[in-house]
This record gives sequence, C-alpha cells and structure tokens, in this order.
Amino acid sequence: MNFGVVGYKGRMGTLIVQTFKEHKHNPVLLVDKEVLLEKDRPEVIVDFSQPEALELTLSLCEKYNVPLVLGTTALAKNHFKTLKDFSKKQPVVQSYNFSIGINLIAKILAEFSKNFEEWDVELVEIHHSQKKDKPSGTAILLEKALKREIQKHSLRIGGIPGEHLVIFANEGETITISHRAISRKAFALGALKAAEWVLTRKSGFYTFSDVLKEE
Ligand SMILES: NC(=O)C1=CN([C@@H]2O[C@H](COP(=O)(O)OP(=O)(O)OC[C@H]3O[C@@H](n4cnc5c(N)ncnc54)[C@H](O)[C@@H]3O)[C@@H](O)[C@H]2O)C=CC1
Ligand SMILES: O=C(O)C1=N[C@H](C(=O)O)C[C@H](O)C1
Repeated sequence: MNFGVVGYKGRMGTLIVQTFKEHKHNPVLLVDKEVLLEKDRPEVIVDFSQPEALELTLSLCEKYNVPLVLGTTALAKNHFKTLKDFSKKQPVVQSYNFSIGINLIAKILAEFSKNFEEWDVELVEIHHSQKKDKPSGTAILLEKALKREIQKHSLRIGGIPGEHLVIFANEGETITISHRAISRKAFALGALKAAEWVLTRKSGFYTFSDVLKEE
C-alpha cells in the first residue's frame, strides 16, 4: 500500500516508516512541523504526532479521500467530535495504545470490573523523560475499561518506552496487572495491522480492539 505519516520525524513516526517499509509498503506522504512531502496519493494516513496536527491530518485525509490510523494522545473532547464527524465519510482507527498486550489487559479489566468493585485501585505509568503528556493515554484507556475513576501516578524518567501497573488492594491481598513495552516496535506493528485492516472497512469510528477482534 501507499501510505502517509504525520509526525514522520518523531520516535514513533521514524519507526512506523521503517516497519511499514519492511512489510513492502511505500511512504508517499511525509508530514512533520513545517514539512509536507507529497510524492503520490496515499491509501491510508497514519498520525503519531501532537493534537495540534489533527486539523492538517484530517484535511489531507479529505483531500485524498482516505482512512486514518491515529495514535496521538492527549486528545480533547473537540478532537473526538471532529474525528467522529470525519468517520461518517471515511473509517478511522483511534487508539491510545496499539500494543496487543495493553488491549488484552483492557479486555480483562472490562470483563472483571464488577469483581473489583470493592477493591481499592491505583495506576502507575512510567515513560521516557521526553514524553509531553500526563497521564498517559493508556492510563485513560485502562480507566475507561474498568468503568471507574482511578488515581493515576506518572513517572517520567530515562528512555522507558512505556510501562503501566494497575494495582488493586483490599484489607488482606493485592493484585497487580502490569504491562511493559520493551520496544516501540510493539506499537508500530499494531499501527501496521490497523492500517492494513482499515483498508478493508467502510466508514466508521473504530479502536484497535475492533482490529484485534477480527483476527
Ligand atoms: N497510541 C500508541 O500506541 C502510541 C502513541 N504515542 C503517541 O504518539 C505521539 C508521538 O509520540 P513520539 O513519536 O514519542 O513523539 P515525538 O515528539 O518523538 O514525535 C512527534 C513528531 O510529531 C511532530 N509534530 C508535532 N507537532 C506537529 C504538527 N503540528 N504538525 C506536524 N507534525 C508535528 C514533531 O515535530 C515530531 O517529529 C504522542 O502523542 C505519543 O503519546 C506514542 C507511542 C505509542
Ligand atoms: O508517548 C509515548 O511514548 C507513549 N504514549 C502512549 C500513551 O500515552 O499511553 C502509549 C505508550 O505508552 C507510549
């Protein structure tokens, strides 16, 4: 497929271009701050950048009439509204975490949310010191899965690609559900799976769990 990447100079953008190329896909549209390289028409656009880029990203999706895979975090309500409006025309896959492991944990939390009602719960998320937002998008995703408010603690140290711990405790015991991304490749491969999948879809707003459901 011919693909486009917004944020192509970043940690994730660089790896997405590399990973997609390894799977024989061609980067034809590369976008970053003050850079727009248009070689050909993309069939899908992948955005791992900053929320401020979303307007430009959606205008490019409109221009080429193509779907979007969106990994950018720290989106506000108005961004979701714009995305949902756009998804009436073209499919959108949005996820704050494109790893298989986190999406499995979200499924477990959703399934057992009732069993944990009487337990205390807090979440610790640990990321590299360059990360701009806190709490992480994944912390928000996991809170939504559990269907209750979670106290969140954010650490920004070193080069850690991403670690999340959901800690439950009652008077006599604790349960910790944890996930560590040991490489950003996990997210890049997830974005690739989503990009290949979204080409087979009609319009609609999807998450990465929808992509994984159909495997
Ligand atoms: N959903 C997921 O699985 C994952 C999501 N992320 C998210 O992806 C985003 C990018 O993360 P990193 O690559 O680590 O950050 P980064 O800072 O290394 O890269 C971001 C890139 O976007 C560019 N950018 C910023 N504003 C822009 C704009 N207005 N227009 C065009 N380009 C713009 C920057 O110049 C930079 O090259 C963050 O929101 C992060 O939280 C990161 C990893 C996994
Ligand atoms: O910025 C990152 O690096 C990451 N961002 C996502 C998040 O905010 O949850 C996903 C992953 O944890 C890495």
